[in-house]
Amino acid sequence: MSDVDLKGREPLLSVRDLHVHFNVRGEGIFPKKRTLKAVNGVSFDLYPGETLGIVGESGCGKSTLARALLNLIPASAGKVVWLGRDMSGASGADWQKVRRNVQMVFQDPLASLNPRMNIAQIVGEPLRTHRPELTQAEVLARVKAMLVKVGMNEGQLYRYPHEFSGGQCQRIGIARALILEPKLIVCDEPVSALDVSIQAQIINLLKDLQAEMHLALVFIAHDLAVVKHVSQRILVMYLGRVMELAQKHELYADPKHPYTRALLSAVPLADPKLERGKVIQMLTGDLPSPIDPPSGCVFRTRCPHAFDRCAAEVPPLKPVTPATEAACWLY
Ligand SMILES: Nc1ncnc2c1ncn2[C@@H]1O[C@H](COP(=O)(O)OP(=O)(O)OP(=O)(O)O)[C@@H](O)[C@H]1O
Repeated sequence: MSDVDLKGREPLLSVRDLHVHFNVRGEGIFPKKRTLKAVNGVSFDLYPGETLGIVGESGCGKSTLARALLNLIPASAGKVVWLGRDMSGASGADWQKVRRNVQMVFQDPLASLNPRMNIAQIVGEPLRTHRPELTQAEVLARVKAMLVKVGMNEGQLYRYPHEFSGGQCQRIGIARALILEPKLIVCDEPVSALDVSIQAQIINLLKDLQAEMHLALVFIAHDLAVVKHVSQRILVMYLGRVMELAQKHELYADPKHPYTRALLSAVPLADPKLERGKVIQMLTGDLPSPIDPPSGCVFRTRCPHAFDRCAAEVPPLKPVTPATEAACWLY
């Protein structure tokens, strides 16, 4: 889907200045309560059928953001708007309606499946919760069709999660997420726990299902190599903030934010000539503590281009080209 396709369409999801803060204990003998800003003012739109990759180092707030979109973790401030409906103050029943259209796929495929349920029960459970009018035979027929869609077979219906490999468990998790024919699935590092060869199979499966079922997809990963194949736009997070939000082709060809450039340096290029000529911009130093983040731009302590203004003021996320927004005082 190009930029042009997105213009004038109503977003499926709008996120505005979203904050998720946790109260945590500080360090020392008499630790005081401190605030950890896991998500710190995130805004973006997601359109029907679109795929958005979310990347950033471990601990930068990706999973917290994903869970806050579904109110699995309550937001501290800001707005989540689903299909034009502002969910501020929404009841549990209102969120239940949203969750019928939005499902999650989790990182650890085996741990996310109930070991005491067989595959037919696991995949059929969302139908029993959200579609009580369906008969048992109808549920079973849908479960069988969905299992075939994700590359499993009917003979596996009454087996249990521990009898399957990690890749097969993730296929079952995807079947469970898709059984209600949602508008969006949020995949939180769905391939991180899998072997590299299996990762490609699961990514291709998600791509095929996304096209076939006109799904929107949020795909969370640590690195830019994984999200490249599934995303149309990419959101780069660092210490709870959005550093860059860009169309995929522009982000890989000409990343704007120094943090994105550093992340991209770690991705091997297919062309050996390009790989040899690549300027490696390594990330120096550790990720600062999210309890005590740097003032101004949170990336400045590891940024090779930082200057005075970066310590004094937080750079807003703003358009730097028609296809890219970046939060950086270099622009
Ligand atoms: N329930 C919680 N209570 C306190 N702090 C939390 C809680 N959940 C997450 N955090 C902290 O919030 C920050 C963001 O965590 P989060 O899991 O969202 O990051 P992430 O980018 O998804 O990391 P990973 O890739 O390792 O899953 C981290 O510093 C984490 O320790």
